[in-house]
Amino acid sequence: MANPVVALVGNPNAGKTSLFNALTGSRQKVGNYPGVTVERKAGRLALPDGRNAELIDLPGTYSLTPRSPDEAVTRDVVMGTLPGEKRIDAIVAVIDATNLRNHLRFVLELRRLGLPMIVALNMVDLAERDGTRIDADQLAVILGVPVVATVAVRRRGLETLGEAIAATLRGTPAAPAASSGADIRLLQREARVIADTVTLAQGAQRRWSARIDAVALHPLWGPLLLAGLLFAMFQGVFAWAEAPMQWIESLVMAGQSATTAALPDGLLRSLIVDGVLGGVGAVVVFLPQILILFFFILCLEQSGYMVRAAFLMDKLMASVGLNGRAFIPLISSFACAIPGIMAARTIDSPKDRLTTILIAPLMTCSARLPVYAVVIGAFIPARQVGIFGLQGLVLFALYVAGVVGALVAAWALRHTVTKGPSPTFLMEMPKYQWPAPRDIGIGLYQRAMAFVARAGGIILVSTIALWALATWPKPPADWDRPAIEYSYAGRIGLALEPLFAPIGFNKEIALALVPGMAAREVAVSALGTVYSLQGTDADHSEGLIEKLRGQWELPTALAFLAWFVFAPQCISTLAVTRRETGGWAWPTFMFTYLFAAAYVAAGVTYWTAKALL
Ligand SMILES: Nc1nc2c(ncn2[C@@H]2O[C@H](COP(=O)(O)OP(=O)(O)OP(=O)(O)O)[C@@H](O)[C@H]2O)c(=O)[nH]1
Ligand SMILES: [Mg+2]
Repeated sequence: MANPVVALVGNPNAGKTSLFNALTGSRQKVGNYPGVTVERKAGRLALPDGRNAELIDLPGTYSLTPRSPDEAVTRDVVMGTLPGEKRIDAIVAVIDATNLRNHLRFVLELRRLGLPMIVALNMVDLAERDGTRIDADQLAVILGVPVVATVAVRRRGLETLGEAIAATLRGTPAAPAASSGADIRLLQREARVIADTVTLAQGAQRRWSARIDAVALHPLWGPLLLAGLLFAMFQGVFAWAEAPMQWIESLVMAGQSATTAALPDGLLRSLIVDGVLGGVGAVVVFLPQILILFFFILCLEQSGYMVRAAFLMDKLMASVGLNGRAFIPLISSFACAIPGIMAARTIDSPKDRLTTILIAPLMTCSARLPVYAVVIGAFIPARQVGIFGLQGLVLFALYVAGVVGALVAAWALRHTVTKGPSPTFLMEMPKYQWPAPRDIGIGLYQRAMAFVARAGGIILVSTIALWALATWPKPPADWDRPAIEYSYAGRIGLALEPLFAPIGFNKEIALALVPGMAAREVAVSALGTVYSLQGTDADHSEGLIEKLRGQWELPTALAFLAWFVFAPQCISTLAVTRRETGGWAWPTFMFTYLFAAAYVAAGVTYWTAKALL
């Protein structure tokens, strides 16, 4: 017999995914804001009686009447209306003990489905900290279903919950509740009465949250604090990463020298030294910076500050026709546009959602960090400007340029292709919390692994392909320029040069942009390979940064940065846009408008810089 299916259902941010991870040993993403989970995820749950069940984690929703695409997933799974999906055998309704009134309303709605149900009264630690006491037994009596107090993040109550699930699965399903078509207001009133009945002591209502919010949401201090936090983030990326980056770089260069010494001059040596180490090494160097960036983003997500930031941004977002809800997918896009575009599923209005998807690639993703960092490292002096480092300032400016570009694009889109009314900001403020070191650790580990997998996968493959293109065919004996110019790659670069020369790009850049289509960092590894092949054997004493310094003019470097603020080169982003919008029309549109914007921005930057310098 197939394993029974149990679904975790509840309001957003109740701790469903935390429970899911604790019960199944998975590492799905958790975050202290509504709308973290946007897809159905399944895992194996070992029950205390030795049987197994399939546990399903679902996007949070306030009711079974979905308002956005992610909530529809939950409705479909719970109601069993999804074709090909197994019907669920039991529901674990996860509720936040500090927010009983609101969360119970959904439990009452779920109860009407007549499915076997267990209530996980989660976050009792926070309720206790506030001084709130809840009578779980009485709640069980009133609801007529088992209620288990849990603390997902400390694994408290999990055994009891497992036993309750096992017992419920053994028992006969309860008869469906009488009526259908619940009146929301009636349920709300009932939930309030129940909540008040089982609450033995009412705690001081999150006094701390209110105090912090007085500053964080203050019309003047709030935006200042946000700007300060973001600013610190970019300073940190440069200031803290320097030492570990140097270790990685010297490791790569030592590898190049050792290989050069150990292998005879030939193809294999060139492949390893120029292709693999020169190319992949050029990207791997940026791992520390990427991890520092993620550390900040994870802390913002876990602490509960992210939604405050969204709230602060709401006015600005509204002025370009977006609502503040879009801010969270956009912030996620700082990590990578792909989860950002998927997070747009939490936006209810289709036009808003589409606009958010279309501008998400303008938020500076972490794949662009290596590109920015290498050029900044080469051309922007590591000087202090007052208390700030100039390099961090320039990086900050590039991120701001991306955000401004996104806002302008949103405004333009909302007045043309995605015209329509935009709804107001409606989002629950999560509780403030110290980020759990474990969650941050897992988050960073997963990012590091993903980055290394990319380096060893798509980046390695495209680097080797480029190395091959740049190595063959071999030039004739009387060829007096660098051999690479005779190769296929050299000819491609030469052919593309006329297209990019007007914006100040040389043929090496034009060439690097081609494999850079696969993923943005590949542009860096491609430059690494191209310049490594152009150099002599003795050159391995200098990294890509020094090489660029000798080869590019400042206006070209600045134009290259401007290009990457907009550059659409990322096949995966286009692919996920196709999936989320259901066709090739929007990804094509996205590619075209981003390419045009990148071209214009690079050109304007180049000619302005040339005129000024
Ligand atoms: N103190 C405490 N924090 C918890 C508990 N359970 C979850 N959290 C925290 O609450 C936040 C939300 O947890 P998630 O598991 O992402 O919530 P979710 O219900 O999956 O949220 P969505 O996917 O957005 O619907 C995270 O920051 C967790 O660390 C708990 O029992 N106690
Ligand atoms: Mg979740």
